[in-house]
Amino acid sequence: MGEVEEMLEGYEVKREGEAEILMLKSNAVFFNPVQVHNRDMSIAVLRTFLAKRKEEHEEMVNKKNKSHQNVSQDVPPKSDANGASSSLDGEINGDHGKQVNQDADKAEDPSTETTQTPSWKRKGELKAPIVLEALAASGLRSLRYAREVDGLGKVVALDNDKASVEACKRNIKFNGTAASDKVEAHLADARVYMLTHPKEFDVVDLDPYGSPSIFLDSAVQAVADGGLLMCTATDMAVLCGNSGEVCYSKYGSYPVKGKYCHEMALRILLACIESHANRYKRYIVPVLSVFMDFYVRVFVRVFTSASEIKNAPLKLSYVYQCVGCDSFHLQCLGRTVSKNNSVKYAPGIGPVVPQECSDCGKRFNVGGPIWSAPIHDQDWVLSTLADVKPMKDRYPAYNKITSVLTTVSEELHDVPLFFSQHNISGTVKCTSPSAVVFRSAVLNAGYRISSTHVNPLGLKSDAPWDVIWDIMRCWVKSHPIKEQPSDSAGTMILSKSPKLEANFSRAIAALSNAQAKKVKRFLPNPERHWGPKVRAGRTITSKHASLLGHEAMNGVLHHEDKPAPETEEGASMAKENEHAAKRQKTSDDEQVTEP
Ligand SMILES: C[S@@+](CC[C@H](N)C(=O)[O-])C[C@H]1O[C@@H](n2cnc3c(N)ncnc32)[C@H](O)[C@@H]1O
Ligand SMILES: [Zn+2]
Repeated sequence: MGEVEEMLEGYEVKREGEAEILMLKSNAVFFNPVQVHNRDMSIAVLRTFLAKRKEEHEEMVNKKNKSHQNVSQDVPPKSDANGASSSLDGEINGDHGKQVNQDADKAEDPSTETTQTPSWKRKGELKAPIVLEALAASGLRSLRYAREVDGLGKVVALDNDKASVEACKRNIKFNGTAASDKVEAHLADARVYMLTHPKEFDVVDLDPYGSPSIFLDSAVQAVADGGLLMCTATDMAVLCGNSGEVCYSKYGSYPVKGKYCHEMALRILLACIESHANRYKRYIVPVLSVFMDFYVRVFVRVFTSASEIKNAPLKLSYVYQCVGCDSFHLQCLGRTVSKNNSVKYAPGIGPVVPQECSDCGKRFNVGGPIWSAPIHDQDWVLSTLADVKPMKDRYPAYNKITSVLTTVSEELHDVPLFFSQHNISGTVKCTSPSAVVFRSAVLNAGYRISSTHVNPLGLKSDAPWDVIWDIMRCWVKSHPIKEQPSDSAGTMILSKSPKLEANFSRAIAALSNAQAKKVKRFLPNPERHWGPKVRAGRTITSKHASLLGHEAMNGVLHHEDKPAPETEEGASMAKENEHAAKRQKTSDDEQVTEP
């Protein structure tokens, strides 16, 4: 038997992108094929990161060269306290450890501005970036990064499970020298490894079972300045408010139940990463944050700056969610006060809402704090989309990632959370205006409105709630409803006369570019029995029915095989989201009962 045949015995070969892995039929090492969306999106963002990093470096070199030319005309080159020249002939990577000590020293002195600048901007030669996949399982993701992303340096794949590391090593070998020259696998607890390698990785990837919360503190320390942290959370039931107290214990934030819960999940995760980063005088800049299939995934850059972290409370808010109607309001944690050219930091002024909802008279639940600054960088989103488009054959999940990036690119980035058009119609118990009619009324009233990638029925708008309800009051005038109980939220809302005369005539911008061009914005589910997978090594029994879904166990999971038409996609996707959240609940229980 040849070496390859020997290697293949007892295994199945799975191919994804340009990587192939050997899978034991016994489910001994974790592998979830529907996570191809997650891996493809990560490859796309990684490519953008490399391009941006190069651009930033070139900009820096040009700037330095110019200032050097100016300086060298009159003054000799300066040396620092250690006698080192401040010229650009330094080196990159490899000394991140030294860098952290310098940063720490500087950071001790509050008067000193630390490194807001990416590590590669501070040195001469641009070295190939180093990636850490902290929770690698079979190594498929690391192998794809190494084989598919041009210009990467080393990829370090970690796992604390012996069988996974053995599988990973086998897979590295199986993928030939293109992989073995770059990827190395280690048996290690990711937390210890990351803590002992501060600022050493240009990219850190966290893709855990369930919650990433226990890895965040060490992960934010392992990323180089200006580097990229990519992080998945699949514990959607927790993040979406099924057990708020568990979410608080894991993420330090209280979720409230609302149609926006999947976006809130993203914002809770971002707030949590920021809070860990702030402990080390670091802060995050989100470049892309997505809810896909059954999980959230965020891509954030990490920088160090003692002065920038003072702005952290300005990027966080509590959420007041009315229990009677759909109204929600954000309360920022902090504010700045400018006086005589100086800026002072102060706590936010609250509450931003009265004791009782001014729309329906009911009380509020308070959630958060959530990240309320933008969750995407539009420039990164558009660059990533533009880069993906000509490479259709290189992304197995091309349709999914382009549809998500398209919807993300059309979101109002400065409007946190959203409401559901069907819900607000449900609250006043009327037939829903069509999306175009409703969007037109908001635009005609002088406000902005957009869709959201997390929910086909979701609408983001900077219109205040009294304007939204006025539009519905006007709509109900021409679309009368049956009498409702006198104490219902809808009755309370409709008992007031509208101050605004809504104009429902079609506004030019009522459809987004993608809608107007009929570009697919939401896709059906990835496969029949999609969703989270049980931990590696477990035999699937009836106990897992609740995790995988009873329908999946019986093989009769109902889902759309064909993409839903634009008008129906909302309803079917919204249902699926709810199913996914329910399935997730047991996924979390599963984590807790792990022996
Ligand atoms: C969901 S799987 C990773 C899947 C992989 N990223 C992919 O794309 O196929 C999570 C992995 O994390 C590993 N893991 C859990 N806790 C860990 C820890 N403290 N340190 C290192 N690995 C850990 C598990 O053994 C498991 O293989
Ligand atoms: Zn209300």
